[in-house]
Amino acid sequence: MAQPQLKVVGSAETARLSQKTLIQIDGVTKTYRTRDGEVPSLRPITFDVRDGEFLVVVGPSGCGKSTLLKLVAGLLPVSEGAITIEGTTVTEPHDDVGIVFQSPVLLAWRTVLRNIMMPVEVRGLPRDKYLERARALIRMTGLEGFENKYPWQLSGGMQQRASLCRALVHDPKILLMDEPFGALDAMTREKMNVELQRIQHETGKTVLLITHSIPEAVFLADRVMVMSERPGAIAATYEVPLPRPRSLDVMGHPVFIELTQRIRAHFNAQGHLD
Ligand SMILES: Nc1ncnc2c1ncn2[C@@H]1O[C@H](COP(=O)(O)OP(=O)(O)OP(=O)(O)O)[C@@H](O)[C@H]1O
Repeated sequence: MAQPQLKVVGSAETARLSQKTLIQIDGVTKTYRTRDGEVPSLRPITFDVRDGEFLVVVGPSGCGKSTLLKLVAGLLPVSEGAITIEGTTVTEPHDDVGIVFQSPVLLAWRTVLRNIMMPVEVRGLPRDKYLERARALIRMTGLEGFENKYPWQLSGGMQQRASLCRALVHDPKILLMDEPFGALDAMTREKMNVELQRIQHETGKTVLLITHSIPEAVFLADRVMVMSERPGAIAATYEVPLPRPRSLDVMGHPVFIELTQRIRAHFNAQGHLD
């Protein structure tokens, strides 16, 4: 499909992005080997993520989005090709990566603060220094006053904010998010999108996020990468030339509407997104 002929409505945000490549995905494939045979999951995929960029991946169910994220996180080995972060090949979980999954996976017997501090404990980092950082993140995500509560005393949105704090506490450059708001109700999800945009702006993190929601993708992204059905490949990549900060009103903007329609057209051609 041709790139959209979209008018650039603001260039300030484009200027914010460093041209430096942070993550390089070069000819990466993934085939799972199971007892029932091989499951090709990703066809050769090549793309870069720039330092400070917010890149969102959408694609039909089972096309390999989570697989791609796990490969970048170093949680799975690639079958072919290479992934590098700042020029270093990813072969194991990388310290400069924080991950947020769809389910908050907080430990029920630990308080919010102690859940957030887990990456610090696991890495043996200086507790006092990072405690200050954890408290700053708690303030930034609006969890102040809930530090000593247990996860089950929090709403779903608050639990996901706590897992965002946990992913950021060791100050990684890269934040990987796999359907982080998929389990939340529509209104909480929209609120979390606005908050995530603000937090990314304040922290300058490079974000690679997966979603099934096309409006969420366009709202959050500097670029949206559309994947095709399994074994997944890149069907198209769209720049989102909407200025930031974006409010939810941006969803009525002609550029927003045109982009969501163009992305949706890929799925109408392929079948369903969800
Ligand atoms: N551990 C595994 N062993 C074998 N096959 C797997 C494994 N994990 C994933 N797959 C297969 O690889 C393909 C891609 O899975 P993946 O979870 O990456 O897709 P996805 O795009 O994230 O899907 P969804 O949007 O439904 O979460 C699927 O066909 C899945 O069945």
